[in-house]
Amino acid sequence: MSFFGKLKDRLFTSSSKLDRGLEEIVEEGADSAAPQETAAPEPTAEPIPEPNPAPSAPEPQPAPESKPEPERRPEPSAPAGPRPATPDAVPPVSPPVTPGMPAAPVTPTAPPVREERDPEPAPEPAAQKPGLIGRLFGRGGDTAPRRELDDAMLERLEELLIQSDMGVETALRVTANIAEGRMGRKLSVPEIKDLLAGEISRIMEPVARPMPIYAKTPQVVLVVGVNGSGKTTTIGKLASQFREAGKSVVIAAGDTFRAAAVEQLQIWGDRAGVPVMTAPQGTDPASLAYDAMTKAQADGADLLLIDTAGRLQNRQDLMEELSKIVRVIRKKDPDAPHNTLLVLDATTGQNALSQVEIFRNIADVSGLVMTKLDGTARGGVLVALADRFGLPIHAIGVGEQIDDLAPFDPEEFARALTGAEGELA
Ligand SMILES: Nc1nc2c(ncn2[C@@H]2O[C@H](COP(=O)(O)OP(=O)(O)OP(=O)(O)O)[C@@H](O)[C@H]2O)c(=O)[nH]1
Repeated sequence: MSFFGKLKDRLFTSSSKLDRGLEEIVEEGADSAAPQETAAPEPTAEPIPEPNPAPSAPEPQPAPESKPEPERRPEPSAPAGPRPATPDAVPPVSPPVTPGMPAAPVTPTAPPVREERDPEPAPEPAAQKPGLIGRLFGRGGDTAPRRELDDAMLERLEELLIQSDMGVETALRVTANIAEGRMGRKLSVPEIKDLLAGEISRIMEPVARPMPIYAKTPQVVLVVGVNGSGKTTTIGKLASQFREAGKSVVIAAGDTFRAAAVEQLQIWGDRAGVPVMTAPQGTDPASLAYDAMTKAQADGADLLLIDTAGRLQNRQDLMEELSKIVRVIRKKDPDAPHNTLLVLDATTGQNALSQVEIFRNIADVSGLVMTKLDGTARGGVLVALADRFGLPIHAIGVGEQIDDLAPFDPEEFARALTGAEGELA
């Protein structure tokens, strides 16, 4: 299945929640099944309410210490050889850029995730398929129930978006934009989905940036995040994708306090065919990071991925641990780390927002990876994150397998989240 198909399939929990909510909203106020024939009235001059501040998010909860071992995948038959560039094989990275330069923008060519879309269904006969304008303004001739967009409906939409973890401010902004110029118009569920997806895609567009790859090597990528957010899994997936893209990679198992975390990383390293530097339990993570940096330089590695502990229970200790790692690797390369990736677990919903606040204070976060978007109804939190922080979103995880990590594509995400199928407004 193409990644887009997979994403759509796996974000079903989020989109079906929105779907049900939208059906309810439209049905409760639907006046008739007939399409709107008359021209829409002028938009009301009512001011759009100022967004209220978002409620403060609860403290992040540490994940349980135990974690199930990810399913083993068969080893690829020719791990070192070049393999055709399938969408799943393309790492969420951008081409080399000079250190210190801003991250390269998303490549202008359509990302491969789009190229492998499931075949489009045969086009409907013209008479049944209204144009975009027709669908948006209710003159399409279809018989879907419609509801006139008024303040009550907007309020219901806001509630629905807030329930989808989009956050209060973002939900208000999205609905205000949808309302602009459309008050009094009769909208059907598919039309609202297209409008929502358009707004979400617009919010996400500026943050959809692959992780930049620098010409100078080894490029040091520090991976931070609370325990259980998916750091180990993400490092394994990234290592595998970088390797398949022809890069040599070294992993440092920097959470030296938990033997299980080191073991897990070794399993992922084996799977990806990448060496994992470990140290006896209780070793200073900074010392391991230094040794790993030495090895990466000696081996001429392209990338060094450093796992870190995620114990937020003692924030001060964690902050000191992370800054010591940074201090030590800077003795080897003053520009390191070149990227600090914060891994966030989508199932924590609004909690992800407070994790960004915390980690931005204790580490110089340069980009985000959102994991576990599969099977959660809380995918909307990614929209809130983009809207609030504007940090680049490099990749998303939608499963536990090695290839379940993809570059972040705003339009595909918006469609998958809302279940929109038409053209985005
Ligand atoms: N469904 C799903 N599960 C994921 C995803 N990413 C990670 N996981 C699972 O989440 C659990 C925790 O992932 P880890 O990678 O071990 O998390 P961690 O942040 O390294 O955790 P610690 O080692 O405790 O610090 C594991 O069971 C993973 O298989 C994802 O995208 N989707």
